[in-house]
Order: sequence, then C-alpha cells, then structure tokens
Amino acid sequence: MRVFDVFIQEQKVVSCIDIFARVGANRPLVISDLKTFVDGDEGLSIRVEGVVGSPIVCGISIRKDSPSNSGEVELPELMGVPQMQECGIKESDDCEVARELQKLQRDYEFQKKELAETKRVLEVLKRDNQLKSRECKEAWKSLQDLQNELMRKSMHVGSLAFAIEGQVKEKSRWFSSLRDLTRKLKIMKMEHIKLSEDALAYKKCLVDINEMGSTIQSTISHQVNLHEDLKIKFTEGAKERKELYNKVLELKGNIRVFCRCRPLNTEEIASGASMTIDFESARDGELTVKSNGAPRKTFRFDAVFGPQADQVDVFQDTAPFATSVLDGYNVCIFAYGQTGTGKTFTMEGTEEARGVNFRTLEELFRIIKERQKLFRYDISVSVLEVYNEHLRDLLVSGTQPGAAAKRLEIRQVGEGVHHVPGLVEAHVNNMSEVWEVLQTGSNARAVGSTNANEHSSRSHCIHCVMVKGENLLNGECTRSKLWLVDLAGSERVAKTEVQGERLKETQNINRSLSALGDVISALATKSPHIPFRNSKLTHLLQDSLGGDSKTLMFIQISPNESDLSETLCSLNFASRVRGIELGPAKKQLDTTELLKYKQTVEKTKQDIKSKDCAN
Ligand SMILES: Nc1ncnc2c1ncn2[C@@H]1O[C@H](COP(=O)(O)OP(=O)(O)OP(=O)(O)O)[C@@H](O)[C@H]1O
Repeated sequence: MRVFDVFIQEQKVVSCIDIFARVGANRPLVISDLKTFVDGDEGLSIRVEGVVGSPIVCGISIRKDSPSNSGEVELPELMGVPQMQECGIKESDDCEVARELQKLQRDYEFQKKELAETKRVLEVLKRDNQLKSRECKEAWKSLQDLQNELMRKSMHVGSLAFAIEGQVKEKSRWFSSLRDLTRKLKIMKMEHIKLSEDALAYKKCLVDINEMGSTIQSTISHQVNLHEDLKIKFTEGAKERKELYNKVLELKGNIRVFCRCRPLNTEEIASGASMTIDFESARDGELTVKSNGAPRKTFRFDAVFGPQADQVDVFQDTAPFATSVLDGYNVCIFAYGQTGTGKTFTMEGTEEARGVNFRTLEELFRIIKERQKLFRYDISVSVLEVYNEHLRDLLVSGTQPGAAAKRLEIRQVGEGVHHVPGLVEAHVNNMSEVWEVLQTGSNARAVGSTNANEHSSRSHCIHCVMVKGENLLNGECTRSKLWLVDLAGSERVAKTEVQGERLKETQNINRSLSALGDVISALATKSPHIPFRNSKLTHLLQDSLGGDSKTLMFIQISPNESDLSETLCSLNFASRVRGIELGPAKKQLDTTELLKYKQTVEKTKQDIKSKDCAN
C-alpha cells in the first residue's frame, strides 16, 4: 500500500519507494530532480504504479533543464597576417601579389574592426547575460520559495483532505448508527404499543386477581378457623384416645403379671427330666403345677407363655406399654425368677431373638416416627445395677461392682420426684444409638465382675428410658420413665447354703426382692402405706410405681420337676404381687367393661383417623 514505482515517459525513474519509511504517516514526500526529454509536442506522461487506496499527488513542478555553461563561446585566438617575403614571393612577380596583399590587409583591418566591434557587443552581451543570470537566479530562488510554499500548502491540503476523509467516514458511521437507532426506535415503539396493550390486559387481570385474592383470603381464614377447630377437636380426640387407652390398660390392670416358662434345656432332656407344669390348662392364664404327675396347685396370671412361646409372642402383650410411656405414663417391666429361668433371655434376649428391652425401645421409636407431625420426643437412656444395696452407673467406664464404684445416691428433689445426681443419661435418637448404649451397659456389667454369670445373677440390672414429650399442637409437655429391670436370681438361702460374702449377697437379694413384692402388693391392695424405702431398688423406682404408672412383671419359671420348690416360691411371689386387683370377682366386670371400652376405643381411633385425613 505504501511502496510504489514512478514512470516518466514510460521509463521507470523511481523503483519501489517506501513512502512511509521515508516520511512517516500523513506527511508528503517530495521527489525532485527527475529528468526526461520531451520532443516537440509529444506531451509529458507521469505514471505511478503499485499504489493501493487513494493517495494524493500534491503537485508537480516542471522546469526546463538549465545548460551547464553560461552561453559564453570560446573563440580561438586570431593569428597576425604574414609578410610577402616571409611567403617567398618575389618583387618581381608582383604588383599583383602586392595588391592582393594590400587587399588582404584591408580585409584584415576590416575584420579586425569587426572583431573589436563584435568583442564590444560580446562584452555588452556578457554583461547583459550576467545581469540576466542574476535575475534568473533570483527568479529561481523565488520560484523555489514558491515551490516550498506550494509544497507546504499541498501538505496542508493533504492533511485537510485526510481529516475531511476521516470526517466523512465518521459522518457515514454516524449516519449508519442513526439509521440503526431509527430502526430500533421503530421496534421499541412497536414494543411499547404491545406492552401498553399487555399492561392494559394485566390491569384487567389484576382486578380479577385481587378479587380472587380476597376470595382466597376469606377461604383461608375460613380454613384456618376450620383448622383451629379441627386442631382443638383433634387434641381433644387424642386426649380422649389416651385416656381411653389408659382406661383399657387400667381395666386390664395397672399391675400385670405374666408367667413365662422356659423349655427344658438339653441336659435336662438328656437326664430325662419330668415336667411340673400343665400347659394344656395354661391358655386362659391359669397355670397348674403338678408333682409326680398329679395337679398340686393352680395359679392365675394375666398371661402365661409356655416353652413354645417365642420373643414375638411375649412382646405382643408388652407392646402396649410403649404407647403408655409416650402418652406420659411411667412404666416398670421386671423379670423375676431363680437363676437360669430365662430372665435375661426375656429382657435382653439374644442377637437372633431380641428381648423385651430392645423390642420396647424399637416400638418407642416406631411410634415416635408415627407421631412426628404431632409430637416431639426427647429420649435418653441410663444403665445401672443394684448390687449389695449399692447403685452402680454402668455407663461410667472403669467402675467396679459394689463399693469400689462411685457411690450413687437417690435424692428427693420435689414432691414425688426422686433423682440420682451424677447418673449418666445418654441422649439417643435412633435404635442404633440405643443399641450402642445397651451394649456399653452390658459390657460394663461383664467387665466389672470376676465371674460375669455369677455377678449378673446377683445384681439387679436396670435400664431407665427417660421420655420428654411435647405436643406440637398445644405445647403440652410430658415427662415419663420406662424402667426395664432384670432382677437378681431369687434363690433361697436354705437351698444354696452359702456363707460369708455370698450369704450377705443372697440376703441383700432376698431383702430387696421381698421389699419389691411388699411394695407391689401394697400398691395392688391400695394400702395407705407403701414401704418404698425398704430397699434401694424400690426407693429408686418409687416415682414409677403406683398411681397411674403401669407395672409388668414376668415371673420366670423352670418346667423341671427338680426345680419344683423354687418354681412354687416364684409362683407364690407372683400371687402376692398380683394381690386382689385381678381376683375372680373383678374378672366378670372386666369382660363387659373391656368390651364397651374396646368399642369406644375403636370408634375414637376411626374419629382420629378421619380428622387426620381432614387436617
Ligand atoms: N424361653 C426360652 N427359650 C429358649 N431358651 C431359653 C428361654 N429362656 C431361657 N433360655 C435359655 O436358658 C439359659 C438361661 O437363661 P438366662 O441366662 O436368661 O437366665 P437368667 O434367669 O437370666 O439367669 P441369671 O439369673 O443367672 O442371669 C440361657 O441359655 C437361655 O438362652
């Protein structure tokens, strides 16, 4: 774009000149002193080749080539005319020659004069020439000045042209943006019209929406009132259900006694042991003990579970107590019986056949999940044992059974409120956390003793589940406790014939079991005095025994005839515990009352369900 050739008279006089390299941007380049020959009226042609775009030729100055000399002509020096003698001409010859010579002399004189004249003219001309030369030089100088001026002007014109060109471009850009803007304005105007139409439509819509809003508002307030009504009705219904459910349990008995008889074990079968229990008659809760094949005594229970009954069967009758705990009632579940009759099997069970402890907690969490929209529950668990009338916290690691452990005391902190300061209460949210706590307790019990089985038979193992409930509808709060107690073995002193430390242990066990029997019996007979303070165990459970509280006792027995006296002891204990509450006279009343309440409960359940749906 910036490199080009110049041709004059079709002859390249400038080759590949780089204008930018020479003068830079926007500045004119002067190419001078190019020579050519113009013949006659042939004309002068100047051509630039290789340019791109529209460069400007600011001007062309043409001048005639000046001659190298000033025009003075050098003439040869004139020589003098030769004499006749010198020419070898003889006198004799020649007046002719003399005349010729004279003529030549005259010519010579004449030419000499002419020459002098010419010289003079030449001198004049020379002076004229010098004058003209000077004038010419001055003219040349002013011409050069003019040329420079012209060049400057041209440059100025060039830069002006360049600026104008820029302005023209700018202007065309402006025009095109103006065109764009006009087009956009047109579109915007159209959009504005459309938006105005839309706005109008929306305005109309808004009126409709406002109307709809007020309708919805009134519907909502109506629904809220309805909801509030339903909430009240639901709360009342739930309360009614709770009361009815409790009534049903009360009618069944706040103190209930189940009997569970373990199967004969392999050694007993191998030794051909005979059975002392007649399970045929046990179906209605009556249990007949035979001796040497003949019926000896009959006992009555709320339920009897024979050797065939599995953990699921047993738990079916225990599950309602879980509901009671979440309804805010205290519940105590005990397993009583001599060593090896299955107390731990009933309460703890095995990994394949979980016992009451695990299943009750599982049921608690199931109901909590079921009720989660209406109630919030907070569950914590403590595990402790009573050994030789001392309390030991099994969730505190490193404690030894008995005296070596940190002494725990039972303190009364309010009317009918007892508390064990310092007892660990592990907060649990689900079954896996519960299981971890139960395992920790079991391990601590095993680790703390020299002979785990011996020790576990001689201490009461207690799990306490503390439940804090909050009704999300009316903010009502409940606090209740579920005690799960695997009692120490109920061997008689006479049978074991023990002495020393073991005798003390046995006496302590018997004293506390007897105190428990006394308390439950006093509660069952509604005695004015309940001897809670006679043992650590009853003192500890004081708040959860009697009143609205529910008590369930599993009497564990062995079917082996050789254990007959121990079995009878346990069954007598059961009779004492059952008291008169579920005597034969009451049973008649129970059936009709129960039926009536069962119907009411069913109806209430359906009411609650339909209210739930409505909500
Ligand atoms: N209903 C049952 N079905 C099957 N096995 C049982 C049953 N009850 C007890 N057993 C078995 O009998 C044995 C003794 O049971 P368990 O240890 O529960 O008795 P215990 O009364 O707790 O004894 P201890 O007082 O020594 O703790 C265990 O091996 C247990 O698995």
